[in-house]
Amino acid sequence: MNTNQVNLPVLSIQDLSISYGAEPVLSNINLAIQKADIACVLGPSGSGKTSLLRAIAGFIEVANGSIDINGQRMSDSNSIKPPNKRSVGVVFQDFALFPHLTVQQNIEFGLGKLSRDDKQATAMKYMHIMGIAALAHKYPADLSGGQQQRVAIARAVAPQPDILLMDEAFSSLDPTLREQVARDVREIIQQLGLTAILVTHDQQEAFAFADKIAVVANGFLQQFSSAYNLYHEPTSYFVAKFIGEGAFIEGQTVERAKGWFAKTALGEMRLSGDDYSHTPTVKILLRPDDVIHDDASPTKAIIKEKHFRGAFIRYELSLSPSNEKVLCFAPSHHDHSIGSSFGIRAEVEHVISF
Ligand SMILES: Nc1ncnc2c1ncn2[C@@H]1O[C@H](COP(=O)(O)OP(=O)(O)OP(=O)(O)O)[C@@H](O)[C@H]1O
Repeated sequence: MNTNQVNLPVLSIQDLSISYGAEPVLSNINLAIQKADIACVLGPSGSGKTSLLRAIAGFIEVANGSIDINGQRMSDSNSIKPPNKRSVGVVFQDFALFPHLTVQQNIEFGLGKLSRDDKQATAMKYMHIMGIAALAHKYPADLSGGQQQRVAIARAVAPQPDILLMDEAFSSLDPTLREQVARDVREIIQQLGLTAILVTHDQQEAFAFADKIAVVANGFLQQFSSAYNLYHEPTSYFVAKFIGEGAFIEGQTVERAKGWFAKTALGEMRLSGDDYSHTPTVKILLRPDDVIHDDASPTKAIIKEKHFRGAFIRYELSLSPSNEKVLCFAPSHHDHSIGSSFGIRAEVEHVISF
């Protein structure tokens, strides 16, 4: 085996465009998923996440570019291999279990080529892994949403596909359970050494589930990176706004002996780039934890909204005189009323600006 084969991504998407008729949905998508990667496609409603998943699974054609699985061409603008000829397991949003088959029969269904005994043994193995062995002879209608989801995952992974694709697979679950279930399923996927891609619009779910997240919006792949990098090193204004909480304030760029700074309503901040001579103003991202409640600070901000969150209060503040909005998490014993003001200062380790 040569080095190229070792490093070959399980999924390679090149210059991919998807359209419905003349309507483009996604353009110029490039994405490589390595073996045992657990990835997410995250984006707002209508951004094309499901379309991307459907193209990978072979349910829809691609307008341009290509999709390869383990180096084999699956789709390009001239050809498409059908879903059953590509090694993918799909978990649909509504789970799509066969209502007239028991749990065990649902799982055995995809194991076409195996003998009857091997089918049974394989179904049993995955029912045990997913913790649903006791439900083997029940029908889908008699299961809770969480149990149905486990059956759907067992059915998708039992044929040992190269890639497990999950479309909003947690969204029908109770919101309080969702993150925990996402973490549990992640653990099983890791133990099985599977390569998985989850489509979701829910950031917390994406953070709990994936090592790397592909943010899609406005027809393009905006960034493909870890949750940490998307939050701390967003490469576009969209990702900075979309991931986590934050607000933007304006800064006037100015060159000092130590480099470029931005003059803002919260003082001067050191910019990370080398040259702003053609950029008179920048938008600076302030996360709520960049804005510190400090009674001694001469900079006061007016409280517009407050939300009690237990250990802390999330304040929405208005700066004077610019009226710019910033967010601040203050310990909840600092309980101030809407309309009053308190002192704040910015403590930004690494300034993100656009
Ligand atoms: N079969 C179809 N025919 C025509 N247009 C479609 C079809 N399926 C989706 N679209 C359109 O393509 C765009 C992307 O849809 P898609 O379902 O991929 O987005 P999504 O990000 O998964 O959205 P959501 O989070 O709301 O499910 C939308 O504007 C949608 O209306």
